[in-house]
Amino acid sequence: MHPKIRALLAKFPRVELIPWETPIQYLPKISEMLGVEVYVKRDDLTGLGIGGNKVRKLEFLLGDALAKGADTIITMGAVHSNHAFVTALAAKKLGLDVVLVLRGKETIKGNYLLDKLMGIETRVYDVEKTPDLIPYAEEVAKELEEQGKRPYIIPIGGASPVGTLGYVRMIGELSTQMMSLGLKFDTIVDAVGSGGTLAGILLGLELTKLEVDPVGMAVGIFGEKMTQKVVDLAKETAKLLGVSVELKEPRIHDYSFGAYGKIVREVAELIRLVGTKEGILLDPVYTGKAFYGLMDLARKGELGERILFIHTGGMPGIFHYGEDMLRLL
Ligand SMILES: Cc1ncc(COP(=O)(O)O)c(CNC2(C(=O)O)CC2)c1O
Repeated sequence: MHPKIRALLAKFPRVELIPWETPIQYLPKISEMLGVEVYVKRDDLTGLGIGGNKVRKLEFLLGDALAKGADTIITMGAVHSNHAFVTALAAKKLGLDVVLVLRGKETIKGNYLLDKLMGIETRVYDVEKTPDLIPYAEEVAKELEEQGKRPYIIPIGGASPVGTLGYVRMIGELSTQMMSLGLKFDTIVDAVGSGGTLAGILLGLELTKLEVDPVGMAVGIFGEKMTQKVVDLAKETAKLLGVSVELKEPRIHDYSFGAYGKIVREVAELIRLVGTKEGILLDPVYTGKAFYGLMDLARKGELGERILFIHTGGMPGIFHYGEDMLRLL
């Protein structure tokens, strides 16, 4: 762990949910296809339940909740939300109650099947976008307070300054891995949903002075709005850490294929390609689209000679949208 990152994070309560460093894996066949070196940081293997990037954020978010004496966790997402399920599982593991405030069709598949299997309380609302769930989550919190409970609301995707500390810490872990492996990356690529992961990467790179270009592949909202959201979140997190930083704007490219959650043939084909070539499973909502963007831009020479992909998890999405993908292949 980078000493400066360790020192900066020491004062924040953190629950250890990830008992190891996630490995960095070289992809020989994909690298050969692209003519550049492609590595993957296996944050799909963060180890709690379905793993993924959210577990890093939850170490600090649930640490904060416990420090504040909370007894019930509330969070939001689509019914297929990786964030919602892994938050609920972590909360249960810590002996906390949890209520998931979700949107979409209650199809018992993927993460929603896991929510039900684990007996997690879910409230599903018919709203258009996940942020439309915020007033409902606040209502649930109020209802719980009236019952004498102490609720703690985790924002969508854990995208708050406290949650973002999780990916500042990841860069601290990565920097020492790069040193011991003698590896220097030109770019670091991740899937952008709520923007919290990229914000943590951006701030972590600045704090460690690692000369690596952060590149986000947006799977939903993109453009100026998302870039500004990521930079603002990184700045708020820097303020939380009590550091002043100069942040360069991250490059964020649109690989939503037109809409968040839209299942497309190109990504289904890419999931099959990476799965059969490298034995690594990507998902159709996040990592499959992000990796498609990585291959697309690498072919155009826009990502440098050595690229690190952050595999942020999302496996249940394969089972939620499996039939849709098969129909396209
Ligand atoms: C597998 C996977 N990969 C990347 C991301 C994007 O991370 P950020 O939200 O930090 O940008 C998610 C998010 N998912 C959200 C969810 O509700 O699951 C927060 C949107 C993800 O699940």
